[in-house]
Amino acid sequence: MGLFGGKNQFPVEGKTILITGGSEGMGRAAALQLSAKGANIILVSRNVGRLEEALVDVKAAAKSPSAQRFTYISADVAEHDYAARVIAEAIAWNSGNAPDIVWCVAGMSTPMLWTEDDSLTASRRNMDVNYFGSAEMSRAILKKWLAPENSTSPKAEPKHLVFTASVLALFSVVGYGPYTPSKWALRGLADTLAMELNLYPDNPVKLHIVYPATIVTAGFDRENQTKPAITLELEKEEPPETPETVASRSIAGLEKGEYNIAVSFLGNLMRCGAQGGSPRNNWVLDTLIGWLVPIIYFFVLRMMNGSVRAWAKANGHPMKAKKST
Ligand SMILES: NC(=O)C1=CN([C@@H]2O[C@H](COP(=O)(O)OP(=O)(O)OC[C@H]3O[C@@H](n4cnc5c(N)ncnc54)[C@H](OP(=O)(O)O)[C@@H]3O)[C@@H](O)[C@H]2O)C=CC1
Ligand SMILES: CCCCCCCCCCCCCCCC(=O)[C@@H](N)CO
Repeated sequence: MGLFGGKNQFPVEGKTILITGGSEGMGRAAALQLSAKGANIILVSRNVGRLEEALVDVKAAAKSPSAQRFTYISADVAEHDYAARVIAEAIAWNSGNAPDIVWCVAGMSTPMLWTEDDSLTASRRNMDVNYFGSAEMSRAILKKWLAPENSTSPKAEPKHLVFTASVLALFSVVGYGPYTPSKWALRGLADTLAMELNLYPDNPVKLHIVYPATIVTAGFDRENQTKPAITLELEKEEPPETPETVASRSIAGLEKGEYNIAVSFLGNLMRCGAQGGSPRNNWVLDTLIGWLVPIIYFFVLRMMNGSVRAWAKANGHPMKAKKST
């Protein structure tokens, strides 16, 4: 059921769901919740030990343990052409059928100031994992779902492809230069595909992008090791959430049939303020809120840029401050 009792537009019972980044954090939480709703689950990530551990928990969460099936595939989403192999293995395991739902969650972040020595290397790596990791997977699965031999009818139950971005793809913050563009790129790809999918009326596929804010995960601990102090300070405006909360709000958005899925109050404001040519969840509400957001931004941007300037004043030139610590 959707939140307001509407028809559930993301039924998962008996469906096979492939989740990249499913061994930890938000991806693992989503896998557990989808298993509890009766889905067969394929976890994809690199570390086999963590995949095995996660799979035990995903199995234990199953709604009908005897009917549901679970497996994992180890793969590095940053590797060129990884996804064709992963999808082939998933199809072989799934009695010759492609997964019904693919959720790209695998991602990483190395925040730092743009003038730091490693920022471009970090940027390329973030692009490879976050953008190309999802881009390659989307192409591999769409080539299967959209193939003429898999045509059904416009009324058939749709397949679902889900990308995981960040609120930073809607509102940019100092210090996330190596990361933010990879998530904006994902949004650009998704909007393009949302229109392109209309070329295949007999192969219905629904596309969604989730925009989480801070999630308390191992990945978050890792990114905090390189995160500039000013970034830490500014992002306190958006309270951290557990991976379980983010996963369940994401699934609620999927069940309501949303395209751009924000999972927090500020995230929803940011979503309405940055819609461009994206498909809308609700034309009337999204438009009305979208008219308000520039007024909020007038104050928020003054405050945030003011904080950044005050930080510079208190701490001195960032390159000099770095050398003296
Ligand atoms: N944490 C946060 O504050 C936020 C996170 N996000 C996004 O949400 C998603 C989940 O984040 P979070 O739960 O924190 O992530 P975590 O770092 O906790 O977990 C990442 C998962 O992705 C896998 N992964 C990472 N790199 C690769 C790779 N190259 N190839 C295959 N799998 C990989 C990891 O397994 P393994 O290492 O074994 O491969 C792990 O399963 C990411 O896309 C992230 O960018 C968005 C907003 C905020
Ligand atoms: C109208 C709206 C007002 C906006 C107020 C702005 C408040 C700033 C919130 C910044 C939050 C940043 C979260 C980063 C999550 C992320 O993606 C990374 N942790 C991953 O590396």
